[in-house]
Amino acid sequence: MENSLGLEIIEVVEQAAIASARLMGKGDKNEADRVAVEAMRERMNKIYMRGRIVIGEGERDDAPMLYIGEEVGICSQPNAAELCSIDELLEIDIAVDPCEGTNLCAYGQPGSMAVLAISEKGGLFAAPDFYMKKLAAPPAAKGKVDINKSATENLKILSQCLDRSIEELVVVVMKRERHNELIAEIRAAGARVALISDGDVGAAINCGFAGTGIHALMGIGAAPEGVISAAALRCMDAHFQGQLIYDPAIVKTGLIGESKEANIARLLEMGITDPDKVYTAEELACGENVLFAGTGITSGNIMDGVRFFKGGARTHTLVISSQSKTARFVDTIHMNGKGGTIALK
Ligand SMILES: O=C(COP(=O)(O)O)[C@@H](O)[C@H](O)[C@H](O)[C@H](O)COP(=O)(O)O
Ligand SMILES: [Mn+2]
Ligand SMILES: [Mn+2]
Repeated sequence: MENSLGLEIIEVVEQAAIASARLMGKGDKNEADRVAVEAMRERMNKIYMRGRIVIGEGERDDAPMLYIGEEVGICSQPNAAELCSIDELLEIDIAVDPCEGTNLCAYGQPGSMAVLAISEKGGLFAAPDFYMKKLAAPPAAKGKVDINKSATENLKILSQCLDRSIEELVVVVMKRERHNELIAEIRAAGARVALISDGDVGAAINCGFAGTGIHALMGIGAAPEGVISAAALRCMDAHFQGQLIYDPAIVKTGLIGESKEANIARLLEMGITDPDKVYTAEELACGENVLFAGTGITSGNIMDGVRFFKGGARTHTLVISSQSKTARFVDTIHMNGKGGTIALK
């Protein structure tokens, strides 16, 4: 999968990031999102694969979004019979967030990315558009920290696993009212808190690398982003756990269905009989082969954003593979038209 699709997948996230980056700082998050979706779809539909979106922009409606269940790849084209032999192509499940951190992009803030995860059919958890309580931590703490434990207990465990004092730990938490107690607890335990307004996929991935200055992600974000984060962290043997949150009273933003009971019923309809189950990274991204790819739209901790120059653009992409056990940083110069002088600095 990595050999046949790796480079193509890189181009998918690169094109989405370039499209979105043209709208960086323009204050229009919907447009930044829309152009990323269009660019992602256009590039994805040239790939020789039988792709299916399992995490996208919601169920099919009139919007031209990458919707859940959408078939992508060369075989989804109207003239597919002339272009490919369907039975010979790989069946791939794809989770996408063409512009993760649309607010960050729209307001010129750091950390927005075009991201996706792929696996063979059935290899990614088709998470509902709910919230998810998340715990991400470095490989050294994998299976030792636990989302069922308190933040205070997890910080003690992290401190032992990373051989540093609690005061030397930094935990990323999304700045939301629902996290006020969590933030107070982390601070009281002695650790430092890095608050983010958006973009918890980037925060989770930061936990997978040493040297980012980020040692854990705690709190509640969106479930689809949880699956994409889990895919990346699974490839790195880092820690990720996620638990669906279906009670609007916990989330507090109110963007989660009518009531707790209605949400539980919706989960049941989807075949989720234990709504409180804690999922590991390996359950959320259970495929034999999993590939994560993300291109910086605006610059973040581990990736530069898109830089435009006369006649082209330069992108920075992270590709993590469970198959080859690699995390590759790909620095690409995109030459529009005839090319010309390429300035490296
Ligand atoms: O910040 C985020 C927004 O993602 P996007 O819509 O693709 O720009 C995500 O990283 C978060 O995980 C999540 O979507 C967020 O926590 C849910 O929104 P909120 O209700 O404001 O907490
Ligand atoms: Mn997102
Ligand atoms: Mn998005």
